[in-house]
Amino acid sequence: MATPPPKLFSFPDAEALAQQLRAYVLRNQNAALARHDTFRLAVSGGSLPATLAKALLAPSDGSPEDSPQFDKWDIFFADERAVPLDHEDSNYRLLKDELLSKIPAELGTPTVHTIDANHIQDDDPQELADLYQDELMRSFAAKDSVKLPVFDLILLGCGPDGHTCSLFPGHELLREKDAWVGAESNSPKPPPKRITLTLPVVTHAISIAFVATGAGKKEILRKIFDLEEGRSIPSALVNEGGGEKVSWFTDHPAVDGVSFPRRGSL
Ligand SMILES: O=C(O)[C@H](O)[C@@H](O)[C@H](O)[C@H](O)COP(=O)(O)O
Repeated sequence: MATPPPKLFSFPDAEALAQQLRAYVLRNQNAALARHDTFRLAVSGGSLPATLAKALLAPSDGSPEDSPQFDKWDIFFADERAVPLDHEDSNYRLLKDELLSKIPAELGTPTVHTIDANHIQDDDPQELADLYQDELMRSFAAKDSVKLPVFDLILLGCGPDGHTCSLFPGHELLREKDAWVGAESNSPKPPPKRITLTLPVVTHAISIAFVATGAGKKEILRKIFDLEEGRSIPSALVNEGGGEKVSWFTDHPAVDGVSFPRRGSL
């Protein structure tokens, strides 16, 4: 039986998108807390941290369903650049500036899992990737040895070439089957040295969401959702592996005139 396809949501503006993204993230939070009293999520860089901040820092309606419980969040990075944590290219710094530093104390403080800053100068980012994998192992497999970590939620962006995390088109990392975290030494987009979650980890998550907005995304979205043309595009591989666990949060300019297999309703 064919796997049901990803869901696509399209909103008229950033406000409407942020409102529904908030509801989606908090639904995932509440389900995760009910399962294991912690919410483990991975986030990307790009415009995502700002959108997430818009969503999560909005006033709550006061109900338990609509309340972020940041004390119970374990935040990881879907990908990270091999730069100091206070560098302007650091995804950690971006998240900190956009979201973490603005969370009111009464909402709690998330635990944030950064890369090991002692290894950012290494010529080969493999050690950095291995250490981040160890960090995941400590967090996900404290007692049992698990084959793959199961994130409660992974929040992704999509580049104009269809890359997601630091998984770029045509790169051999797309074929990685065993490692949880991969190293990229020569990224086509600067900075060149990065680490990234691998495809098996991304598609193993309970929920996976892309946020892609603006007319500049239209052409790549058309290709990603074209089953023939999109086949080898990294974001399309997430769609294929994740199926109905994947949701796309877009705005009207990003999908104007593009047809999709399944439009969702929230
Ligand atoms: O490391 C990177 O190269 C960027 O972080 C990148 O992966 C980004 O997430 C996408 O290009 C989407 O960017 P936007 O969210 O800004 O569209």
